[in-house]
Amino acid sequence: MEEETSKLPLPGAFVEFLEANGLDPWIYSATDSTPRYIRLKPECEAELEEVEADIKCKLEKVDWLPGFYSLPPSIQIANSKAYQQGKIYGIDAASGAAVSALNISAGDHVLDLCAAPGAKLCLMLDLLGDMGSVTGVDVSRHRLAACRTMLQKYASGNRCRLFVADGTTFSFIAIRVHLDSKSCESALGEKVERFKEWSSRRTWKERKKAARERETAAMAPGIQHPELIFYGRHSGVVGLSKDELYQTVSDGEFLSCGYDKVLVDAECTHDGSIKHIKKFEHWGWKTLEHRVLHAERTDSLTVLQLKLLTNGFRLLKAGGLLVYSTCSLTVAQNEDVVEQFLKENPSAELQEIEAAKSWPCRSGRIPKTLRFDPLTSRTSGLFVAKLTKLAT
Ligand SMILES: C[S@@+](CC[C@H](N)C(=O)[O-])C[C@H]1O[C@@H](n2cnc3c(N)ncnc32)[C@H](O)[C@@H]1O
Repeated sequence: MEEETSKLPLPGAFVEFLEANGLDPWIYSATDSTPRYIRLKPECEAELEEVEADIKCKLEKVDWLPGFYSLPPSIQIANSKAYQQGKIYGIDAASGAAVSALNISAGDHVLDLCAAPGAKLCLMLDLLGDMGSVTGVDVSRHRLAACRTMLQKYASGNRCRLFVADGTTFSFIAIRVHLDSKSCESALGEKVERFKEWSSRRTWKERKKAARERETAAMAPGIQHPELIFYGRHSGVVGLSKDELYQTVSDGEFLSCGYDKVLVDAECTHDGSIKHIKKFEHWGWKTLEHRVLHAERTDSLTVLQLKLLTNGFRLLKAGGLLVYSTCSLTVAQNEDVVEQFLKENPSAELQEIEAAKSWPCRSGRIPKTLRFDPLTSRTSGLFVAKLTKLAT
C-alpha cells in the first residue's frame, strides 16, 4: 500500500492524514483530469455560443445540475471577457449541489453563516429571484470584502447584506417587513439616523469614523460586535435605524421569525479540495502540516463546526431547512459532528435530499447524508447533510 500511494502526486503528510482518518488516498488518483466547473448567469444562458468562442472551449452541460457546465481543468477563464463582464463564475458542481439541496425559492430569507469568498452566496442570490433576502456572515473581514467585490462584479447584491461576525454567536433576524421608517425622530425627540442607499464611495470623515469604531471594538474585551460591510438596495436595510437593524429576539421567537433556509458551509481542513491542498506545494508542505493537518487544529475545528451548526439551527424557523457542508471528507468533521448535533437537538431531523437520486455521489456513513469525491463524482470532495427543524 505504502509503495502504491507513493505513486500518487500527494505530499506524504497528506497521505498520512488521509490514512489516519480512514480515507482511501486513491480517491485523488484522477484529480488531474477532474473537470473544472462554471455557472452561467441565468440571464446569459442565450449567450452560450459567444461564451464558448470567448474562452475557446466547448462547454459541456452538467445534466444533473441546471446552469452548470464543465470544462477541461487546463482552461483558464480569468482572462475571458465573459468572466470579466460577470457572465460566468467558477463554482464546483458539488458546491452547486449543496446549495441546490436547500431548495431555495423566491421570497426565502436565507442565511449563509460562513459565506466568504462567496461562490455559493452568488448562486443563492441567482436562485432567489425578485423577493426575499440573503444574509452573508463571515468572521474574516478580508475574505468577506472579497465576497462584496464579487457581488458588485456580478451585480448580484441587490437582496444581500454582509456582516463581519462570528457565526457561532450571530443573532440578527432577517428583515421580513419593512418597518415604518418614516419618522426620523425617536420617542425622545432625538434625530434618528437611517441607513441610506449603499455607496462604496465614503467620505474621508465616514471612513475615519468607521476605522475608529473598528479600533475601539477590537480593543474592547469580550464579544466582537457584528459589522455590516455591505447591503443591497432591496436587502431590507435601507431606511432602517441602527436599533432596528441590530435588534435581537429571544431563541423561542426564531421558531416563527427565523430564516427559511440556512447554509452552514463550515470551516474545515479542506482535504476534499485537492486544488487547495496543492497550493501548499508553493507555501511548503511543512506549512500544510502545521497549519492544517495537525491533530490539535482538527480537534478545535470539530468544536467550531458543532458550534456553527448549533447556532445556524437556532436561527432557523420551524419547518425551515438547513444544509451543513464541509469540503473535508473525514468522518470526524462530518458524520461525527452531525451525530453529536442530533443528540443535543431533539427538534432536528435529517432530511432525504430528493434531487440526489440523479447526482453522482455516495451515501455518507449516516443514511441521508452525501459524499462527493473526485473519483466517484468527478468534482471536488464535499460532505452534505440536510436538516429540518420540527415545530415543538
Ligand atoms: C469553507 S469556507 C466557506 C466557503 C463559502 N461558503 C463559499 O462558497 O465561498 C469557510 C469560511 O468560514 C469562515 N469562518 C471560520 N470561522 C468562522 C466563524 N466562527 N464564523 C463565521 N465564519 C467563520 C472562514 O473565514 C471561511 O471563509
